[in-house]
Amino acid sequence: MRDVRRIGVVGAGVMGRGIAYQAAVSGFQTVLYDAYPEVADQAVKQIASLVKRQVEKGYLEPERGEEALPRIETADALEAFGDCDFVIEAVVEDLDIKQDVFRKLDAVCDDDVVLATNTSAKSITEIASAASDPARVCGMHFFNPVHRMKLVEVVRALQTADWAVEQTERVGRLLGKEVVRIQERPGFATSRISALVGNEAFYMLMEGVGTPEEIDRAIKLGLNFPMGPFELGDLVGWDTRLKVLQYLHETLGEKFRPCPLLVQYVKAGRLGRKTGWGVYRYDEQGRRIPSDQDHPVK
Ligand SMILES: NC(=O)c1ccc[n+]([C@@H]2O[C@H](COP(=O)([O-])OP(=O)(O)OC[C@H]3O[C@@H](n4cnc5c(N)ncnc54)[C@H](O)[C@@H]3O)[C@@H](O)[C@H]2O)c1
Repeated sequence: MRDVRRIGVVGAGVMGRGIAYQAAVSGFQTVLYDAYPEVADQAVKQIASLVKRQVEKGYLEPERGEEALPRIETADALEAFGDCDFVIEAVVEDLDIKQDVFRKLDAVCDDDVVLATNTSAKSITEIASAASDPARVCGMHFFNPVHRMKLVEVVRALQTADWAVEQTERVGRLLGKEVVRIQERPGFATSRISALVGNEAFYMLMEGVGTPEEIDRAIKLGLNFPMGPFELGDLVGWDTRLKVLQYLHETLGEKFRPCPLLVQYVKAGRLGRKTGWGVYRYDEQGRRIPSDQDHPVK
């Protein structure tokens, strides 16, 4: 199996920057590419402040933090991924865009390089079909925030070869994560449940069951969830959540029909922490700003 030293990350949004951070602090040379170069530059700055915070809080040894940053570089084209040993795609949840990325990666990367996708719910079989060698494409589903969440869901597509699944699991462990192996079905094991919970919470909000704070508190304290569904959705991004729900609605049926209020929030640009306002409002530092004026239920 190919020795992995250099990891390529495609997409420098919420997840791509988290994965790049994790790769760099785990000792890998890391190359980060985004279709918008300014996004990749901004990602590197955010990774630097995350390293600083993690060191200050004592979660990361100072030497490990210092060594991590120089390991990260940005690329201005996918051609720079030619010397990567393992690639993780984390671009927007859009099949055509993902297929285009895999077509290009397949052309520039060596044959024994796994091309992994961090899709939350799309068909890896369908993403892989864009590559001339689909056997090396595997699902590698990280969770947000990547540096804190322990799991990587390794998802096997119809075409994925055994060696690619094993290499993906190996890299997942080298990144400090626990891995579970899942056979591909829409939404895998995790997104299928979390999309349903987030959607149901929105239906509850629309019906006036309670305020978001009350619903979140009920789910956390009563069901022992670490985060409420609205807190989690604000972190994930409601646009990403909606795309997953639309796909699960298409593939798994009626129970995943996106709640109309959730759709409205996305149309209004209330995407969550990334826009400073989702179900809750946030200041520039990402702290929640109390407001009881924002919801259909007061
Ligand atoms: N947000 C989450 O909590 C979460 C969790 C697990 C998995 N995911 C999955 O990870 C992927 C990324 O999600 P995200 O939340 O980081 O989205 P995001 O919108 O924050 O980031 C996506 C990035 O991809 C870039 N991009 C778009 N087209 C590109 C291309 N052709 N080449 C390179 N970059 C391109 C965009 O500029 C953007 O910066 C999605 O498939 C999503 O379903 C998200």
